[in-house]
Amino acid sequence: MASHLVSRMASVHLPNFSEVGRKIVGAALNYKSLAKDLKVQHPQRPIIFLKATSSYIKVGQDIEISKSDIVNYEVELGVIIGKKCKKVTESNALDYIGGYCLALDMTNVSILSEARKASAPWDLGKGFDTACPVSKFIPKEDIKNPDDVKLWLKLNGDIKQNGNTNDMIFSTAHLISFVSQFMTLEPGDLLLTGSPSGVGPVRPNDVLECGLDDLVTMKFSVKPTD
Ligand SMILES: CC(=O)CC(=O)C(=O)O
Ligand SMILES: [Mg+2]
Repeated sequence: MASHLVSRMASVHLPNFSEVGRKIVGAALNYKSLAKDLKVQHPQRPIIFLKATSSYIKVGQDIEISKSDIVNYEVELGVIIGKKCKKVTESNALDYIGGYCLALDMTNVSILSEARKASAPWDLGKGFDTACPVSKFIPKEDIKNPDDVKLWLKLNGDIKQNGNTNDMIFSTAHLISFVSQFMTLEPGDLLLTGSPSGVGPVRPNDVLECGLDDLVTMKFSVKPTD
């Protein structure tokens, strides 16, 4: 990866994710514990969706929801791509990581459930404004193994999610390799690796706090749009 990109990404927060990155790519139902909660079978291959980059928010901004919608929190490890990545093998895939972040894959379940029933796209359920809160950039060297990091989430102080990426169905390397067979991943793209068990709804004025190992914590408030 070009050294200027490393220093740009390491020294700043959100704005550079969207300046440099072109995509937010999400993996769905990638945790054994969540599949068990939802009583669904493990997917045969990764289920991938795109989230609009206009959905990024950083600490200090609020998650905005309509009072009439059910919107779920999902705490996730975010992988930030460091260099152009096209049709890479699983064994080489981790070389394309530029760093990490902690992310919330906020999901409008009201819209997503309708879309799933109608076999329609997930875009509005996943990509609405404020649907992708992210932490500061975490340098690649700080995470020795992305398939073994703890992540947790509290809702109004109560622990709701307490997982480890070692519970993922498809490894980080598998996800990067898989996506890269179809779409080129580019520097600054964000890959959301899925959420462990315990996802659930937020209400206006709730506070979400989450963390990744001892590397980062972040807090976001939920505000009504209506
Ligand atoms: C249906 C979902 O929201 C799945 C998802 O994003 C996940 O992380 O699992
Ligand atoms: Mg998710």
